[in-house]
Amino acid sequence: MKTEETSIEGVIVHDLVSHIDDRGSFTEIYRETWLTGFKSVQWNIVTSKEDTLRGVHVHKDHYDYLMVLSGKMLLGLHDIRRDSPTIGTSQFLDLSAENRRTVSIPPGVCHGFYFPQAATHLYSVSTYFDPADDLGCKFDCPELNLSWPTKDPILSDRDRTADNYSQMLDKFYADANA
Ligand SMILES: Cc1cn([C@H]2C[C@H](O)[C@@H](COP(=O)(O)OP(=O)(O)O[C@H]3O[C@H](C)C(=O)[C@H](O)[C@H]3O)O2)c(=O)[nH]c1=O
Repeated sequence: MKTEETSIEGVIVHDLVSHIDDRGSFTEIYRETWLTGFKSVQWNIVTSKEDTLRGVHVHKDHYDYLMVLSGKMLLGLHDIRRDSPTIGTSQFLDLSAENRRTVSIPPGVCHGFYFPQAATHLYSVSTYFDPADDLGCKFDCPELNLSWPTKDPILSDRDRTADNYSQMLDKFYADANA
């Protein structure tokens, strides 16, 4: 299993190792020791139709740890952490069943998932589901500096009516500014 840094501090990519034999394959997908700083407390499976975009979301308190089981995902990332050396940095990562890699996303790194083809992804979180820790902004906010390959994807009502970038920042830093 190879671990590599990305352009955004704390976003870690793990290339998984699949053991192939005559029956099929065996791949370890998670070890607590792999992930510095957090452990998974809840796992989710998500299926998405082609041209779906989930996000852009950001969390104050929890990490996301994800991998694609089938299909393809374009993962868009953007750092809004004031104390990060990579604040303001954006990056796209391609995830697919073929490239067998996982990504851990720390609090304060915005993320959006675009599916150019139907996909299933598996992801875990470091704290239990809490809608109050689910901030975000419209996927096409120019401040994200993420040029998605779609202008009109399938969105949830929540994502379609999401905040703008400055509203997201205000909410993200509300406690810090209090
Ligand atoms: C996250 C979550 C959602 N739900 C229910 C709530 C909704 O009825 C439905 C879909 O949830 P949502 O629209 O929030 O799913 P996504 O748009 O894929 O977003 C989720 O996945 C990305 C990674 C995010 O960053 C968000 O934090 C997370 O909400 O599942 C649950 O029952 N438990 C959960 O833990």
